[in-house]
Amino acid sequence: MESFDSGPEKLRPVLPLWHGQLSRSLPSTQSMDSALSPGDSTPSSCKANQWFRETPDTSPPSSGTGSPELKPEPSVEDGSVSPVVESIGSPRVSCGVKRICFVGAGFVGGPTAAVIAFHNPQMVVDVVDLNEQRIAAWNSAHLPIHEDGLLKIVRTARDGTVDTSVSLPGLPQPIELKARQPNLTFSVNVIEAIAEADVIFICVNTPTKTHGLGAGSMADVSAIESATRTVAKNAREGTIIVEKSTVPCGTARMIQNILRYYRPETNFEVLSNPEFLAEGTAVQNLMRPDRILIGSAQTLPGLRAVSVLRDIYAVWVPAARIVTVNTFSSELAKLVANAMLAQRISSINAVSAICEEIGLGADVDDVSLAIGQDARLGPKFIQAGVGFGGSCFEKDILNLAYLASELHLDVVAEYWLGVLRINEYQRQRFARNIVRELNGSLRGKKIAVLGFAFKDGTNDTRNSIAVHVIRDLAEEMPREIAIFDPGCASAEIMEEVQKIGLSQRQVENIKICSSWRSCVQEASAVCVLTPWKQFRGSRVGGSLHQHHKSCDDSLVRNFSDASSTEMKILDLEAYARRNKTSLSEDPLGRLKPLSPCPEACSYCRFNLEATNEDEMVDWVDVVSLMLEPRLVFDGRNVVDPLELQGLGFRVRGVGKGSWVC
Ligand SMILES: NC(=O)c1ccc[n+]([C@@H]2O[C@H](COP(=O)([O-])OP(=O)(O)OC[C@H]3O[C@@H](n4cnc5c(N)ncnc54)[C@H](O)[C@@H]3O)[C@@H](O)[C@H]2O)c1
Ligand SMILES: O=c1ccn([C@@H]2O[C@H](COP(=O)(O)OP(=O)(O)O[C@H]3O[C@H](CO)[C@@H](O)[C@H](O)[C@H]3O)[C@@H](O)[C@H]2O)c(=O)[nH]1
Repeated sequence: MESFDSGPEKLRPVLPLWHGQLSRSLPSTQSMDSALSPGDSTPSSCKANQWFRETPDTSPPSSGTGSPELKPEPSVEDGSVSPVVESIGSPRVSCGVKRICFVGAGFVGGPTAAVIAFHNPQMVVDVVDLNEQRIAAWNSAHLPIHEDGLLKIVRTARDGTVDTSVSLPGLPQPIELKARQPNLTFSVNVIEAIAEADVIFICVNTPTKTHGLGAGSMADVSAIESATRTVAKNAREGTIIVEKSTVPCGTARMIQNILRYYRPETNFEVLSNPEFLAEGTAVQNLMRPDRILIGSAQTLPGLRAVSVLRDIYAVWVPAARIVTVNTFSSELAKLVANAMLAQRISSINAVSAICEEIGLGADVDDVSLAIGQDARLGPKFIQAGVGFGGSCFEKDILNLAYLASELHLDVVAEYWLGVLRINEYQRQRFARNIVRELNGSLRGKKIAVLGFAFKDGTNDTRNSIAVHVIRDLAEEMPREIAIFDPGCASAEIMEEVQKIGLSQRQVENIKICSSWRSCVQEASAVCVLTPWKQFRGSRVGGSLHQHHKSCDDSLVRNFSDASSTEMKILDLEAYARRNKTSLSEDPLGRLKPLSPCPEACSYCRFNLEATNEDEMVDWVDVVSLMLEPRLVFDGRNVVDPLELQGLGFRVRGVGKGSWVC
């Protein structure tokens, strides 16, 4: 494994120090680039990488004005269109790129690399990380990230597939699918992978700084710096560097500066290509993104690099969804997207407080329903709850507010910080309500917490709201806080609990349960903190497969062996499922069997011990397990309060006014 030295001091940090130059009037990227590389209109990279010579300069300067208009399309969810329809037709073959490297095998790097490799079988995608354990998991049957559909995508690209002859009802003849060679690797060979790559995606973590200048608000870009130095020392001339991580505005320029310091004679184009996937729906978001945003220098080499990256995505993403802008706009747009999504949640949560206090029966879910019908507002991200968690929203709002305050825009910074203040207020209010309703004291009482992940569908526990609520409850010294989450391993939960800063005694009173039954047993109150469908008490929700329900069967019948792409094969799989030949994840039998785990595999052991993760909470059983008066604090408004009331619970949802009891 490689170790990274610390780079030239004078190069860092680019942020926030550059703000002095940029504040008030940001120069155009055009002028910045010419200032950085005078007369560099034909970079040396053109000589090194084939596609630079061969790609015609057809890229529009910025899709802000020049690209096809993004028209609202019928959605797959409403069943009016099949994603496959878009993919039929001659697939675009990516220009010349043979090898891609992803630096950082985390929540973004791993799934994004897997989906790119899945759709581009002619390219090799190497994913590298410093974390050996994480890499070992990516190479095993137990991926480090739990996302619906991810294992199948990874297995297809990482392990390859077998020759398959597919006979399906309604098809005139069998379809022969050729075996696919493996084209996705996971390793700690950072230097080798970087040295061989034509395109490098930097997907390392950018948390909020915890010490020094800007602690608590500024983004820590040291992992980006470190990865860039390794790239600078080892990448081939002309390699395109793609900034995938969420970063402060100006980071692409910092990357460019580091590259120029180490390789003054070499041109590397740096693109911004922020990721918008949400955890829990990562595969769905990557397979059918709302948009792919690419920011570049508005120079000829910059636009040529855009064209290369665009072609990697264009294999499965419709052209109108690939948006190109300048680098700074792209970096800023990522922060603004998250800030505005979070702002919607805080807005509805502020309304939920009014609903609870007004005492007239106003219900925040009714308000959401009513305002969501307004096409200008839309129904998404107005679900009131105990607040937003996760590794992104808070950090990115802090990042945006920090930028504003560095630019002396204090009122703007305050505006965005207000979104975080409401979020904190909401979760504190929730914890306070629990204590109040239990007569102001939790001593001697057991509190059951259902849900620990920051949202459903993921095992990510970073900055989960549950952590904050549990800390507030632990302050009251309850007899026990029992936690159950159907998606998280106990070790993952405990690791996060250890970070809250509780005393040894408080930690001892926290128990991680492997079933909801043991969690609620003898509890005085149950709090629902993650909206897992299992907590609703009835079978609802869908899976990735359902998105292919409405595909056009005639397209399948005209399937040609020769032109099969993964998108078309997905269609064929959907057809097979619909015709009930097989309901499995691999209905055509293309996947190779997984290698067996070693006997001591801790994941296999955990799965044996754990409850069936899809098991629904049976609220009828909960009645007999809990202590009276059976309080349920629903922080995600997932249970049906009237149904539970009928069973003998007292239910308090968010923004629901008084008790349902
Ligand atoms: N998690 C999300 O849903 C999400 C979505 C969109 C964007 N983002 C952004 O993407 C970036 C990555 O997020 P994440 O959630 O994947 O983080 P993560 O912590 O899960 O993964 C980052 C990985 O990078 C590795 N790493 C750090 N420095 C390295 C180096 N020098 N060389 C090789 N590997 C290195 C770490 O070991 C880690 O495995 C962040 O900027 C984040 O804000 C995250
Ligand atoms: O109406 C809503 C929607 C979400 N949430 C909560 O908000 C948090 C974040 O949810 P979500 O945005 O779905 O998940 P993330 O994985 O954090 O995704 C966000 O952050 C990513 C990282 O930058 C971006 O890529 C995504 O586009 C952006 O949605 C979770 O705690 C949710 O429970 C609500 O309380 N109410």
